Amino acid sequence: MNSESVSMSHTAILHCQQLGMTYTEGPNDVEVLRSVNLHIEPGERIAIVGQSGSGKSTLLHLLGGLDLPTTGSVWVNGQEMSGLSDKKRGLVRNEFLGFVYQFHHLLPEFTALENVAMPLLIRGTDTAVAKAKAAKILNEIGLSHRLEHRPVELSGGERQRAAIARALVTEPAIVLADEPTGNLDEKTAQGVFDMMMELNSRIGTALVMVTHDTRLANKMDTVLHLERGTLTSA
Ligand SMILES: Nc1ncnc2c1ncn2[C@@H]1O[C@H](COP(=O)(O)OP(=O)(O)OP(=O)(O)O)[C@@H](O)[C@H]1O
Repeated sequence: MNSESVSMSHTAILHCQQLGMTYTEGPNDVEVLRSVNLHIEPGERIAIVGQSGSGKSTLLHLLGGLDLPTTGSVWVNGQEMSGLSDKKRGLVRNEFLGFVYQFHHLLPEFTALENVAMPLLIRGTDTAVAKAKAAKILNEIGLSHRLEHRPVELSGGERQRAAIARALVTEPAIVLADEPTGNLDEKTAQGVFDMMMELNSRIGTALVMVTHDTRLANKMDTVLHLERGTLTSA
């Protein structure tokens, strides 16, 4: 870790130090990440690029507190994620993070509207307000005609858009997005990207986006390359 990230860490909305991840399932240990240091300021826009299998999804999961690292620490708004109970970690995620996964993770028994309203309901938002906000963002993302559909009744791209709406509906401090536009046609992908950028410029949401799309990556402030378990400036 460099001294700069130590001295600046008090302003970070999210930062990690000496992050390492080794998978121990199967016959061989697989060291995917070692000594990753990252420091994300409010409103900062970062793209993470790297070859398939280089550990980008693993890193995003660790940054979002969805998995815990083998070594090192992640802080979200000053709270060290490994030190929290599962429940408290879930609350920190709900309060500060929006997560767009490669797989949509929508709840199958709920409609698109209910899925998108869910993070607001977990925060204690009034049901009518939550549903109105969910309907508004689903409308913006081109799904006004699919509010009452369950995930199984949506196309792959529609499911992905509903999942993106769910990540953005709380207007989080940070969006962690794993190939958010990967399954979408060019026009829809641009619309989704524009929505993330709009949140960034309107309320200062920090964006951390894993992408293979160099055109989108180059629109971020910083492009970082994940290679041999560490991040370097691309
Ligand atoms: N749960 C797990 N158990 C064991 N190994 C894993 C697990 N999850 C990921 N890996 C391994 O970790 C490495 C990095 O995987 P990861 O999904 O983070 O890469 P990625 O850069 O996101 O790849 P892609 O661009 O193809 O999505 C891979 O070699 C993968 O096989």
